[in-house]
Amino acid sequence: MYPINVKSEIGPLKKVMLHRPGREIEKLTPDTLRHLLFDDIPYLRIAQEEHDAFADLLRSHGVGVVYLEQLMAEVLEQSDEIRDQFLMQWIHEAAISTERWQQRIYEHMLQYADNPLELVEKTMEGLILGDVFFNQNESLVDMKSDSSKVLIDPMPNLYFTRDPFASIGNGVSLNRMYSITRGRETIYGEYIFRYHPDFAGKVKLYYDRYYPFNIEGGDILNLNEHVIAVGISQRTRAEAIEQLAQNIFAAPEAEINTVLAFDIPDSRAFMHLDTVFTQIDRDKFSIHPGILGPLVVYEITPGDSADHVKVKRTETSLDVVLAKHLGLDRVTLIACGGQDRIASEREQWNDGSNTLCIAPGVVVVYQRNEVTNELMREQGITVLEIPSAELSRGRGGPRCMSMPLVREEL
Ligand SMILES: NC(=[NH2+])NCCC[C@H](N)C(=O)O
Repeated sequence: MYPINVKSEIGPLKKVMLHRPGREIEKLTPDTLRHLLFDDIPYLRIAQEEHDAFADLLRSHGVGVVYLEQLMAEVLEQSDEIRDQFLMQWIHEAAISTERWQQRIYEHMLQYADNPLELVEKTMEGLILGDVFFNQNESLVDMKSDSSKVLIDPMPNLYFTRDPFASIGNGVSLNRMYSITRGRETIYGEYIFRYHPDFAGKVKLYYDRYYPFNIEGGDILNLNEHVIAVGISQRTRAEAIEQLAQNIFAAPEAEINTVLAFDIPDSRAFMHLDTVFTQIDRDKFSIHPGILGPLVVYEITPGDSADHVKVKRTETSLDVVLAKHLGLDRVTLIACGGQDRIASEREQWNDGSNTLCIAPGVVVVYQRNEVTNELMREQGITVLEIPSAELSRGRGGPRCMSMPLVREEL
């Protein structure tokens, strides 16, 4: 049994990784929102209640839920060397460059060493100067400094576990993120895949966070065991897709022989492919009507040698491409917000088409997108709603908030 097995977007979900939003959310301030990729400050207590409702709903449908923070705590329990290596990497990647401050922060963090879960949560939450300011008279710089100054940024986007890495078949794409603020989230993935006893040595990396070009999990969709779709978007560059395709085609175990690159407009509302389009049944997709019309799709297939791929540009409509690659006569696209342009823009902004499919025709969605949810029900979809007043402020829905690790094969 592989620890990762994801060969579709719709196969019954058996195991998923989440992150329960924590104190990192309370580090958001009006001045840092834009830089940290939020549009507003969620009320943490309610966000946690909503998130717990999400996890409970998944468990009650037979899905095993594991938490990123828990897996990472288990990694740190492996040895003091791993813990120290992780802490130093976390400090370096936060651009703490002087040795004196590296040492101070390291020593500060060691006080949580007996409780690895708390230590992990502290790394997610970040640090302000006052946290580590143990000798106020050490230097003029210390005495002049404002104790609320941020030393290490929080990682408030961690509850969107879909993005820092993406399951593909029995492997993962460990992503190079588009923004500096999300770049450090992938450290957790690196350590979990390298050192966690459930994963170490059992997961092939199809992309690595040290590659130069950005790609994020919200852009990667597993259409079936042979085909994946990847968005060329604000977050994902064409170069990264080509590299990912080469690595997958070169891997003897990978069954994938086609990577479809979908060119979607570069905008915040459409930041990832999964904000405009997700699969909800064998032949049904929820979609933001804003991307309908001719769509440029590049079909990437293996080339003559390992470092070469073939690329074919097609200009067609989305339903035709999907039907062709899924081997169906036709597919149904359900428009987010229906024919009402205002409803569709409003509900897309609140992730109405960002559904998490947990079995063919069964989806988890945000309750607030009433128009879209009703349209899906009319098409025979089982729609399971979760409360979403606070979680939605981070601009991600149930698909973004979950990373499937195991789906039953269809
Ligand atoms: N897969 C997704 N659609 N993720 C949404 C991520 C939202 C997050 N605030 C960001 O800007 O990165």
